[in-house]
Amino acid sequence: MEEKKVIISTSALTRKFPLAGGSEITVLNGIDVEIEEGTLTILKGRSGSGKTTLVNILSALDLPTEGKVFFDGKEMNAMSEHQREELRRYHMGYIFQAVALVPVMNVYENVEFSLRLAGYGKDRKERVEECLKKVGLVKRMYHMPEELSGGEQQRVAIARALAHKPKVVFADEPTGALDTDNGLLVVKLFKELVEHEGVTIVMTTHDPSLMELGDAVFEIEDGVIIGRNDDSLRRIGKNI
Ligand SMILES: Nc1ncnc2c1ncn2[C@@H]1O[C@H](COP(=O)(O)OP(=O)(O)OP(=O)(O)O)[C@@H](O)[C@H]1O
Repeated sequence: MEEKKVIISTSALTRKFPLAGGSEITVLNGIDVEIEEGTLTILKGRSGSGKTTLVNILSALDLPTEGKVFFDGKEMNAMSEHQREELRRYHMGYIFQAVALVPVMNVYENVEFSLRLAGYGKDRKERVEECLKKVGLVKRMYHMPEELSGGEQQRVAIARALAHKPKVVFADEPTGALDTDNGLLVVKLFKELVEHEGVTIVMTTHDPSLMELGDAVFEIEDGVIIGRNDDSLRRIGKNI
């Protein structure tokens, strides 16, 4: 199997938060992960294990207290706030558990709006249509979000996160508000997007039934990586 490029990595990453009374809580403790380009990478763990905290750091929304996080070989701590903002705006896409579509905009406008924010100048209409096609919602283009099911709304959010051609899309519990079938559809869609669009997707979940779809799975417990299941296991999986 060809070697893939590492797009994001961490080294002995620790995140502590101050607590009232002067003490602190260590939420992530010595995390080393590598995220390869063109993969669906799953961070799995129970509620409170530290998944969101880790995704926030990988996606340049937060910084580690100790240790390092690299995007494309550049250390995020060494970047200015402006550089991190550019990274978020142009190279990253975000999908959250609670779908946050703009309620007064139709499906088309929701996706187009995000392209504008990313400074995507020309051919916006074509790109919006292309992305809605990828998620199977071209026919619902002029519908309002409230007219769509939860699963459909999440698919619009996926189109929106992809539209500006980010290098990495982060999805924090994207299936959390969906039933099992819709949850599975979303993860299968991620898989297709990774295979056909070459995008990298990092998602968190506590649902064990979704694990096998990941190219790489990191299991986190109490802020520590306790298991990983990447290339070597993927090869075995494919041969069965
Ligand atoms: N700003 C903060 N201040 C103090 N503690 C925090 C802060 N952010 C997170 N924590 C604590 O860190 C732990 C991990 O939280 P995190 O949200 O990363 O977990 P999670 O695995 O994403 O959980 P869930 O699946 O429930 O979303 C929790 O115990 C949480 O209370």
